[in-house]
Amino acid sequence: MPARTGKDYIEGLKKAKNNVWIHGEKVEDVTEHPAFKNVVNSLAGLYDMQYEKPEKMLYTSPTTGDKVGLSFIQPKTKEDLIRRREMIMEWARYTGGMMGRSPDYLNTSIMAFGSAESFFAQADPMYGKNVRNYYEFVRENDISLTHTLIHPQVNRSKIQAEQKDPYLSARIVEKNADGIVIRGCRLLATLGGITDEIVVFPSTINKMQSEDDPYAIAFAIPNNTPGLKFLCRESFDYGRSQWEHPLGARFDESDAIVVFDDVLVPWERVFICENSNICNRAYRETNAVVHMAHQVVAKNVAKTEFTLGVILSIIDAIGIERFQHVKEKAYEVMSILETMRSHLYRAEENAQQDQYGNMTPDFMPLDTARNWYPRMYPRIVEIIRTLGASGLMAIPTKADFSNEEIGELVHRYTQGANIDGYERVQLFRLAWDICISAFGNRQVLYEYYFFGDPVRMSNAFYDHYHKEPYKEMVNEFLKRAKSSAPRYV
Ligand SMILES: Cc1cc2nc3c(=O)[nH]c(=O)nc-3n(C[C@H](O)[C@H](O)[C@H](O)COP(=O)(O)OP(=O)(O)OC[C@H]3O[C@@H](n4cnc5c(N)ncnc54)[C@H](O)[C@@H]3O)c2cc1C
Repeated sequence: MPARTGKDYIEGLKKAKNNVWIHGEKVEDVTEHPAFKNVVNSLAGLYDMQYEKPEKMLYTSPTTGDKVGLSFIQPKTKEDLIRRREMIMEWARYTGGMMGRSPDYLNTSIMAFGSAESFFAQADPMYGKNVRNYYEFVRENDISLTHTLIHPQVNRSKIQAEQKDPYLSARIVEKNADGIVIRGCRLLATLGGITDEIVVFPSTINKMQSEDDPYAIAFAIPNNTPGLKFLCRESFDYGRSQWEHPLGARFDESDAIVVFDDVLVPWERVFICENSNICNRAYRETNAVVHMAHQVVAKNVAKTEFTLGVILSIIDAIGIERFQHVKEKAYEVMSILETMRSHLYRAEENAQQDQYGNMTPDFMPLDTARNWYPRMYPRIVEIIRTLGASGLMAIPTKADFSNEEIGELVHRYTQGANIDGYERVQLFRLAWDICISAFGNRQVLYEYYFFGDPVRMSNAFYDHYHKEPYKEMVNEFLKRAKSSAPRYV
């Protein structure tokens, strides 16, 4: 089946009737529900774009000859990586980088897992075949995915096997002829109820011990599998117009707690079974983390372009360009953008073929960028807040502008240096949705934690860093000193 359109995606969700809960109620149809319909339409817009720009968004499937989404490509050359990045940036620019889990994010990881059949086959050849078949199934049917990596936040000082209730975190309760039965919970499925399937994998960062083997699992199942429930957080789409809530009314992806109420996962969908050793190595040794990081850094370049545009528009709108600290703050964001671009291009330039035959970006610049940006995004948001100042609160609604008595006043007193009141308020409402609203604050939390806890990630970065050359350099330098050690040394 060729790549999907937005209509195909929406029809798929209507038919699937995923078990989704929000605000204490079960959702009958996510495509019509006020908490989800706008983001569903945004995702549909991404799928439609595949046919608006097919030369940029699609490639020919190696197995069926159909045109399929380019984020599924197994890159064989550096040109393939660049084409994939350009496709990723098309989607990211459409959302201003505000949809962190657009389908390309997980598509790149499933591609890497699917290519690494031999890695999963270490435990049993069946798992290798399963993951390979799953990649092809997802690619050929343009399946939208959510994922859950982490255990519920109960007592982080204890491993899962030591928690007061062994069934808090999702684990195997039974293995039978048909598959494995899963009971418990996982966090935190962004796009949970509004995608076709869920991929359950271990965390990229939190390593497991053998006592946690019952929790050491990886599999994928349809989101309407019996016993699977998505418990969504309150919506940050308050049903206002896109003029008033430019981001919240379009891109609130929704995050869900996922409950597995004795869910049967058929054997053909199991990728890792009770094997913490394989879980701990999965992301790094399949290079899934590298391909995901390539998507993430490209998305964050688009996000920084967008937020820089907002900053520059604010500067023009209220005539603050002549102030030194204003230029300095805009420069900060410009340098973040240029640094992120450099990481991205270096990763592509130094790409090499991996053992699975995929052209794989250089991980070091991507790892640097994915560790650094979570610390930079809050700064970008702070700069928007600092430059926007009271303008972020002087944001009348559309109804105020339309009111006979006060409309004229609002229009007059919200005007900017070279922009009328209506346009200025629209711009500042966008800035507000980045730096003040619930949507905007979720983005800050999301960017901080999206790949894992930055503290543990930075420690992993330190541990993997090739440190010896630098210590050796200093050692050599010290040795060059023309003085001999005192006799007592
Ligand atoms: C908006 C948003 C969307 C998300 N979407 C997804 C998604 O789609 N799929 C998904 O799988 N996950 C998702 N996540 C979850 C994300 O992967 C986690 O937030 C991240 O891995 C950190 O884990 P945690 O939130 O459980 O924090 P915790 O591990 O509970 O950490 C809480 C605090 O305790 C400290 N801490 C805890 N344990 C340790 C330790 N062992 N060593 C040092 N410090 C420790 C941390 O530094 C942190 O400050 C999302 C998170 C957010 C905020």
